[in-house]
Amino acid sequence: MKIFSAAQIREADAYTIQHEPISSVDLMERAAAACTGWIEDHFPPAHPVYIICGKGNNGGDGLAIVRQLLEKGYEANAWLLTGNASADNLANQARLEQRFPGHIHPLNDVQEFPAIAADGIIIDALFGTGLNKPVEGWLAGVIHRINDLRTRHTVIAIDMPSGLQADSSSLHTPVVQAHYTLSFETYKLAFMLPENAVFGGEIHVLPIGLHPDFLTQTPARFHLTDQETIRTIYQPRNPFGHKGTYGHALLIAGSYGKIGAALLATRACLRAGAGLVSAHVPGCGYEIMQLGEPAAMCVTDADMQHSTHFHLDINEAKYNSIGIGPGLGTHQQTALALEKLLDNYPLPMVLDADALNIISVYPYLLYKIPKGSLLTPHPKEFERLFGATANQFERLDLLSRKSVETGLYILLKGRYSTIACPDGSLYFNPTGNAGMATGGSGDVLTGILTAMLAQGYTPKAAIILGVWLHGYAGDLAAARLSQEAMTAGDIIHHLGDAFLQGI
Ligand SMILES: NC(=O)C1=CN([C@@H]2O[C@H](COP(=O)(O)OP(=O)(O)OC[C@H]3O[C@@H](n4cnc5c(N)ncnc54)[C@H](O)[C@@H]3O)[C@@H](O)[C@H]2O)[C@@H](O)CC1
Ligand SMILES: [K+]
Repeated sequence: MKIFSAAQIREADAYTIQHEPISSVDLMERAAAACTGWIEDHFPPAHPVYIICGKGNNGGDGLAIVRQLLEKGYEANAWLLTGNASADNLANQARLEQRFPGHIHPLNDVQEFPAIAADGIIIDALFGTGLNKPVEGWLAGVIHRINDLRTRHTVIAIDMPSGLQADSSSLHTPVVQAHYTLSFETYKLAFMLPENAVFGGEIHVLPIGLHPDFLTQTPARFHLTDQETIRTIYQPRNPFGHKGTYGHALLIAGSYGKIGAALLATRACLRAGAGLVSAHVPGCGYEIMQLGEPAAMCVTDADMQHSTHFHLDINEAKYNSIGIGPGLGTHQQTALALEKLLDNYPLPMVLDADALNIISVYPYLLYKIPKGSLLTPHPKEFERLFGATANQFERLDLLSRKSVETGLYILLKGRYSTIACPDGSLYFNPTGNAGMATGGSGDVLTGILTAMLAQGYTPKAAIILGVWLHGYAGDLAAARLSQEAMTAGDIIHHLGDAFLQGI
């Protein structure tokens, strides 16, 4: 699913008006009806509704919602900013006044903000995608008033929580903290970034019938991965396939005290469909690996404690993919071996955890990584690799620039893990939950991604599909065990159901 910028959404609006064709006020009526329907489905008419309306089309939606709710028997009123209103806002003022006189109240100052009855619902229709700068002055006071009331009253934002900028950072500016956001047709970029997590609440994207030609033909830089995309990427197994068809994956992982990381990555790699899996571990890991995962092969390093010689007998004819990093340690000999591996192995590989930490100490190694490789830093690793930024929109830009510059796929892990592609596109992943913020879940992801590459998926397909499955398996694990009790091993146990249900 594409994520459009505020400017593209305005174009979609104009395109729909011209090509459906439909008048803009009728399109507003349709958008308002989608919200009214949602409110009806979730809150009975016993709740009085207070709709705070701006002067633009977001306020116009609010006015139309007041009229539609009154038609359905709700007690609804608008508090409207006075001054130069947009044409469709004026049209809806007139329609409301004509059909239900006396339901529009002026809002010129915070003092005029209504007293909210005990079971009252507040609807925020102050600003939507037309916000052009941070909200200041008494209007900021209105936003603070809504936020003060949110502990006692449900707050529903129309299209966007007011004050939130769709395509740039709103850090340290006043923004409504809604319980629900009813957003039109597409997710906004702002909803994807953790710095805005407190504003949107539960986000519901309501279709309002924007023209399908515009939606399909307009290129977008940002995407939210959905099941439809996953189904086009996924390749069912060939009934005539044999284990060679699905590749031989190698995991270089583990060090003394962290052999578990190698075991988790190896198990995940097998469960994600690799034909053959080998693990390279230091000598101390041999028995643990052989006993822990009999389906995998094990190669031991000359060193007992950490890996130092994994570059020696590795080539692309032997291994179709390599995943390196989980629990590896950052010993200098390991770093040297990593450099030699990067010099000798030409195929896309997966680099995570300590492999990334080594690269952040020797940044020139970044440019030795085979093109098309997958890097999977969490925010701290990302910062160590590429530096800090003032906000998460800047971080997104930095992420994308680094991917384009290096030709690598970079996954920034977190809620809505973000995949930056060398062609400049970015994909947000919706699956996964906070239960996955637990030791070892990154190791599992490394195993899954290495398996996807081994099976012949392109790097872009491998990372989009692998990240989706990892999150989906995590969601299934959390549903069964709770976010608190689930562990990284449970993500592996649920990979089978993720293939069966998530694709
Ligand atoms: N684009 C679409 O497809 C559709 C959009 N609709 C609605 O239209 C909205 C966009 O409408 P508009 O473009 O009129 O914009 P908004 O209504 O979001 O905001 C514009 C108004 O806010 C004022 N404003 C902007 N920034 C301000 C600031 N920092 N401080 C004080 N005032 C400020 C402007 O002067 C103007 O009055 C959407 O969010 C949505 O709610 C729907 O009606 C129907 C379809
Ligand atoms: K709003």
